[in-house]
Amino acid sequence: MGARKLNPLIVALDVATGDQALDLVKRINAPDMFVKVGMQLFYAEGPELVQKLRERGINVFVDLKLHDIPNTVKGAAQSLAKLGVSMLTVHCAGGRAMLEAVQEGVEAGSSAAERPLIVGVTQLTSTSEQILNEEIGIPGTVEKAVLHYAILAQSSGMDGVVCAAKEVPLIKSTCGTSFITVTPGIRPFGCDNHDQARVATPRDALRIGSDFLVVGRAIIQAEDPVAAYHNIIKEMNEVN
Ligand SMILES: O=c1ccn([C@@H]2O[C@H](COP(=O)(O)O)[C@@H](O)[C@H]2O)c(=O)[nH]1
Repeated sequence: MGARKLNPLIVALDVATGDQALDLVKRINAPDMFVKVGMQLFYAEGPELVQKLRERGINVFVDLKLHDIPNTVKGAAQSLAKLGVSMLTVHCAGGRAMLEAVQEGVEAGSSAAERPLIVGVTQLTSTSEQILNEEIGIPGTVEKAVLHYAILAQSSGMDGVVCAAKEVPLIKSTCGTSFITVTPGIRPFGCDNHDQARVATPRDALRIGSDFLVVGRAIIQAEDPVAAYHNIIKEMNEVN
């Protein structure tokens, strides 16, 4: 991607309709807002909603976690890149050929200046060590599995990975500080963890080097989403 500076706080618009999403964005009304459109909203509203957000000057991360044969993800990535999104996700579990195909698709769908960042999902932040070992069938620690995928993602041309905040230091020390880390599972102090297994506060995530913090329910389901957004920004600004 070009030199576009992106807000390190990404708001996950996990709502059912485009109207709800646009209303939230209008209420928060931050100058450099960066939002994530995930499966719920994209499958309901499609590319038109991404276009509407872009027309309002909002940077969009489309989080569809691509995972299919290389030819299919190449086409999907090309379609998403054409929408002018700033970031998109692919599952590292698909392997090198699939990751490289995403890169080819993105390059075919966007100019070098507008190229979206491609980030590989390592292990979902809802995955605990027990789930990893007993259900997914990967032995060892979550950190080891995450690092394995981070190294694969980097050597396959990805710009960074999605991981939990506590894995950021290990990834940065192995892959270098410019390798981007996008961290969901962010919970301001006192918030419910919901289905997330590997969580961190905004302060801790930023302190240990996370580049982008993804926050959904702690903002969008808050009694006052505008105040919740600004409280997190304030907490982040207090970190050096
Ligand atoms: O490992 C992952 C990858 C993506 N996500 C997404 O981030 C948000 C988190 O929402 P919260 O409400 O703040 O828990 C959500 O859209 C997920 O799809 C993730 O949580 N973990």
